[in-house]
Amino acid sequence: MAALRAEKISKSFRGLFKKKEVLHQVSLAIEEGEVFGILGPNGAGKTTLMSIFSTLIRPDEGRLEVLGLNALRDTHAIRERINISSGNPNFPWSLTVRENLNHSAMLYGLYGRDLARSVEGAISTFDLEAHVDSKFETLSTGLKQRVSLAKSILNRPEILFLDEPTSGLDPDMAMKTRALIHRIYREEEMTVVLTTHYMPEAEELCDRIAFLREGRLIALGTPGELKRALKIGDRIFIEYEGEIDPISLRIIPGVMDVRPSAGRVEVVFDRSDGALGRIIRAFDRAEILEMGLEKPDLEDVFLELAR
Ligand SMILES: Nc1ncnc2c1ncn2[C@@H]1O[C@H](COP(=O)(O)OP(=O)(O)OP(=O)(O)O)[C@@H](O)[C@H]1O
Repeated sequence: MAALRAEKISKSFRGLFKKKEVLHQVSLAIEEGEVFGILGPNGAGKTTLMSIFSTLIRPDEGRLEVLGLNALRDTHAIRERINISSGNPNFPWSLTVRENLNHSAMLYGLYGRDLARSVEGAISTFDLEAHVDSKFETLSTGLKQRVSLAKSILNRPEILFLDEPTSGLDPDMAMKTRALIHRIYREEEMTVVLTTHYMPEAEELCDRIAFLREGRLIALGTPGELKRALKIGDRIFIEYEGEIDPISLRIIPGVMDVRPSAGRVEVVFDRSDGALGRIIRAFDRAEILEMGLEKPDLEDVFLELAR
């Protein structure tokens, strides 16, 4: 069963002078147990879509099912079974970390031993032991983010929405957080929906990725599918001495692009066609001085789609 199914979701906000459409007929389904990424340039509508998915705001048009329930009608029942960590966490400022987590756990209906176990687990998962008695307002941005992530697992949600989960975290904590997301979805069979600007993170974590641009869904697939669909191939650069004919490179099956410059050539190719060996053999009568191979990454996909 799909954990979430959206059909033709649209949303506009009223500006000073006119209405601005922020999402236009977005349709997608997120499967149970997958880590699903929502990517796109600034202002593409990612946070708005996440807020609609987590029932925080209502779409103007469209249908949305979350955990098999109607998200426009059964908001309360859905909210008990999901959780969200916002990229811009906001908690009662004068409460301590522990008081905030206790308070959130109570809102999720936990009490007694269950509440204590859940709060202690979240504190330890996000290394917050040293900060439990600090007031929220005194915490650094990264620590606030960790409190928000800790809050988001208190009710063991079936779908976890993470808006920019590692922004503001130092590299060590960001790595731990990614490892935790991995574990959550593998061991707890939780569905995770996340937004990120950090492409290696999306590539490492996400089973599938939706790309939004100007409120429209413009691509959806696994990182590999997106690279193939956009014909973003591997890149080899070769520095050489001697003569080589760029046309002999262009006619090799699988070669997608050849960019020659003085004593150097860069070739974009599809590895599945066995092109690599043929490219190197084209330098038989030249001397290769230096060469390097780059695999395409999601950054290339992002740059291509954001254009
Ligand atoms: N409450 C609101 N009222 C008016 N406009 C809004 C509101 N919330 C979002 N917008 C506008 O909607 C558009 C999409 O915003 P959104 O935050 O969803 O994009 P995003 O893809 O998450 O961007 P970023 O990567 O910068 O976080 C932006 O132009 C934003 O200014």
